[in-house]
Amino acid sequence: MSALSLHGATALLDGREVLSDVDLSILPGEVVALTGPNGAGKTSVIRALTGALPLSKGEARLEGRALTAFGPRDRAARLAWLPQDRRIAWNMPAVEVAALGAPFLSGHAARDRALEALIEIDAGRLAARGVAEMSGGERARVLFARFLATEAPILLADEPAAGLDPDAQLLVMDVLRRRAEAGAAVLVSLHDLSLAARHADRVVVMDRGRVAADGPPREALAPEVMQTVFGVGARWLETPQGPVLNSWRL
Ligand SMILES: Nc1ncnc2c1ncn2[C@@H]1O[C@H](COP(=O)(O)OP(=O)(O)OP(=O)(O)O)[C@@H](O)[C@H]1O
Repeated sequence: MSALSLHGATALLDGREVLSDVDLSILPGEVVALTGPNGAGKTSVIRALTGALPLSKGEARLEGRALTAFGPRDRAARLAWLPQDRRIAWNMPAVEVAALGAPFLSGHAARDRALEALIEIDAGRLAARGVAEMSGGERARVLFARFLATEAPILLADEPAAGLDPDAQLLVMDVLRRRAEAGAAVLVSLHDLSLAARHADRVVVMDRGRVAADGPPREALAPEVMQTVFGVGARWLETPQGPVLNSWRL
C-alpha cells in the first residue's frame, strides 16, 4: 500500500491552477525523485502531500486514509518535510536546531538523536556553532539533520541538494537511500537530473502543474521528455558510476 499519495489532486493559488489532476504515490522502501522546470509544481506537490496546500479537487491519502482524517500530531509522527526555504529565525546552536526534529523526545534524548543526525550528514563538528554564523551549505546540513532526527517513516525533501558541494550532494542521496532501505518512503525534489537518474527508483516529472512522466529514471527522463518538458536537447552517457546527462540549449 502507498505510504502517501495524491489522487486527482487539483489546487489553486491566487486563483491560478498550480496542480491539475495529479496522481502520485510513494511506497515504503522506495526513493522517488520529483523534478520539472522552475514553477512546474514540485513544491506544490510536496505541500499538497503534507496538507499545507489545500486541494480544490481530489485527495491526499496517508497510509490509504484521507490525510485530513489525521490530526497534526499524527501527521507529524508519520511525515517529515524539509522545505526549500532555509531561513532559521533564531541563532541557536546547530544541535538545538536539529533537536527540534524530535519534539516528542525528552531534551536529552532529542539532543542525542540530533547529534547522530548531524554526524550522519558529516556536520558533527558544527554541533555547538550558532546557525546564524554558518555558511549557506552548513545551515542546509543542519536543517537536513533536523529532518533526519524526526525518524519519520515518510520523508519529503524539497531540493535538499541545492547549494551543497558535490560530496555533500552524494551524501544526502546515500542517507536518503539508507532510510528507504530501512523502510521509509522517500520523495525528493531535484534539479540535478544525473543525481535523480542515479539515485532514484522512480522519477516523476512535473510540467505546468501536471504529471508529464512517472516511471523508471531512463524512461521518465528520456530525450523526448527532456525536449518537451525542459526544452533542451539531451543525451544520457553511460559511466561506471551510472548515467550522466549531457544537455544543450536548442
Ligand atoms: N504563494 C504563491 N502564490 C501564488 N502563486 C504561487 C505561490 N507559490 C507558488 N506559486 C506559483 O505556483 C506555481 C508552482 O510553483 P512551485 O513552487 O510549486 O514550483 P516548483 O516546481 O517547486 O518551482 P522551482 O523549481 O522554481 O522551485 C508557479 O507558477 C508559482 O508561480
